[in-house]
Amino acid sequence: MTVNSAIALGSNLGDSLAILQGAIAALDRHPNVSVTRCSSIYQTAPVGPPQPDYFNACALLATTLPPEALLQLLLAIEAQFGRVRRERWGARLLDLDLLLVESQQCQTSRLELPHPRMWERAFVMVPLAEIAPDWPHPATGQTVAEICATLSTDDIHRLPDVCVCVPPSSRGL
Ligand SMILES: Nc1ncnc2c1ncn2[C@@H]1O[C@H](COP(=O)(O)OP(=O)(O)OP(=O)(O)O)[C@@H](O)[C@H]1O
Ligand SMILES: Nc1nc2c(c(=O)[nH]1)N=C(CO)CN2
Repeated sequence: MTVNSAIALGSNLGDSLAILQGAIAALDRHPNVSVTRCSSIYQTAPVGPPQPDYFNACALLATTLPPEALLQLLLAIEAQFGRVRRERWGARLLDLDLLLVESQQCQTSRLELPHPRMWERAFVMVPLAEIAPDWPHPATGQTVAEICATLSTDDIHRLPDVCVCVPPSSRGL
């Protein structure tokens, strides 16, 4: 069965734009994953310890993978791009978070859905509202756009001329 999921991407070390684009291309190459929509890329002030600005984006996926397998794929792609886990919320080459899988809710030691901190993070909600404004919060029914409108977006700047999308030519279209 194919399900729709939303993911967040972030990078604040290395060639961040190339890393975000490479991560989306790697996901789209997986035989059980299709990238259906990508947001713009945003330059965002860091939340957490002092560190460089981030580049953030969100994408929608259609996949036949169960959520745990999709999370493992995201962690494998992070590792492929050289991510080393150091301090919590510290600088990183690539961070991939699984935000939403349809309206599923789960809380295990390995996976929480929806992602528990997504709703208060403008660096997640602004790109997500661009591509999935009507997606309802699985518990409250409030939409992504409604929740996003309650957040301060002062430190979130859309980059006008770049995106993370997989070019149609690389999909054989
Ligand atoms: N929805 C989820 N998406 C991504 N990771 C999750 C999720 N739920 C639980 N995890 C677990 O969280 C672990 C730590 O994730 P990570 O190191 O990316 O945290 P972080 O990015 O520093 O902080 P945050 O979780 O606040 O974004 C992962 O190994 C994963 O098992
Ligand atoms: N602006 C911004 N700040 C962050 C980010 C991020 O992606 N963007 N990720 C973090 C770790 O999850 C910690 N802080």
